[in-house]
Amino acid sequence: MENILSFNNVSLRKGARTILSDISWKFRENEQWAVLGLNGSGKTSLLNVIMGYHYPSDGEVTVLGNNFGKTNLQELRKEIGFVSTSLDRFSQLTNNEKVEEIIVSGKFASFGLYENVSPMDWAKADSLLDSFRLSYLKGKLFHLLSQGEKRRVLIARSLMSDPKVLILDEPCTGLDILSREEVLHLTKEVIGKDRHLIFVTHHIEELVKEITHVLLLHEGKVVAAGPKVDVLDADLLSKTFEVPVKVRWEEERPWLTIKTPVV
Ligand SMILES: Nc1ncnc2c1ncn2[C@@H]1O[C@H](COP(=O)(O)OP(=O)(O)OP(=O)(O)O)[C@@H](O)[C@H]1O
Repeated sequence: MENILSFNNVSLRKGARTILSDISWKFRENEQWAVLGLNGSGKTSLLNVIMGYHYPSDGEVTVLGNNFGKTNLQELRKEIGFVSTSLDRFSQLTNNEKVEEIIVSGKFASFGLYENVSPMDWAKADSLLDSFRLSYLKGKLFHLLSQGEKRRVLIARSLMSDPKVLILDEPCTGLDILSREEVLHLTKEVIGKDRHLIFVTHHIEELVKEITHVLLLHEGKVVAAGPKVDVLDADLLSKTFEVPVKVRWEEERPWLTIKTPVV
């Protein structure tokens, strides 16, 4: 397979509003991508197009070699893991479920359904907890975990179905510095040969070194898309974030500073 994803001149309109405009993007095998942009720049809408929740008004999208409109979306979605901060709300919906039950439910892409869980599924959940050093949470009620622990459990959960594409939508939002680093550490570990990441964030310092490519979005348009070192350029980021910025690198990790105070 040549492309994990491809967008060819894709636009998305809702009523009179153009939300995504003429997006062209090629995500090839062995690349790992981050998507950066301000609030309202179109990141979530882009993800919704990938997941097939929004159908493009113009252009063509292919996901894992499947052309939208000619494919079974339910089947395709099983190949895509999706972890969003909006999943945090499931911590209120979950009915006293234990961490391992939350993990195993990832196989069914729904919470609270355990009728068809096989011994192999439980073993897999155990091994996911083990390999991500989350075994200490086994037996604990999910809704009582810290935000950082919940995020790590939800990332582990998304791997139950062995997705080829894993979307992490702002996984560090609302976390303290230590929890954020723990989630980023886990992110590094889940990136693999057969797993391709789309990491959505507002913060370039969350781009771990395993992320190879970056797409910058501004007002629904691509500012730049390509190798990380080329795209994390002061001018391109200043345009994306609407404020003059500087980029500095520390141990292959980028950091952003605002050039002139805005307030
Ligand atoms: N169904 C819709 N109808 C009209 N406008 C919409 C719709 N969905 C999104 N928008 C608008 O499109 C723009 C992009 O929204 P989107 O949620 O994709 O941005 P985002 O980059 O994910 O923002 P954030 O970082 O705040 O999550 C916003 O201005 C939003 O109000």
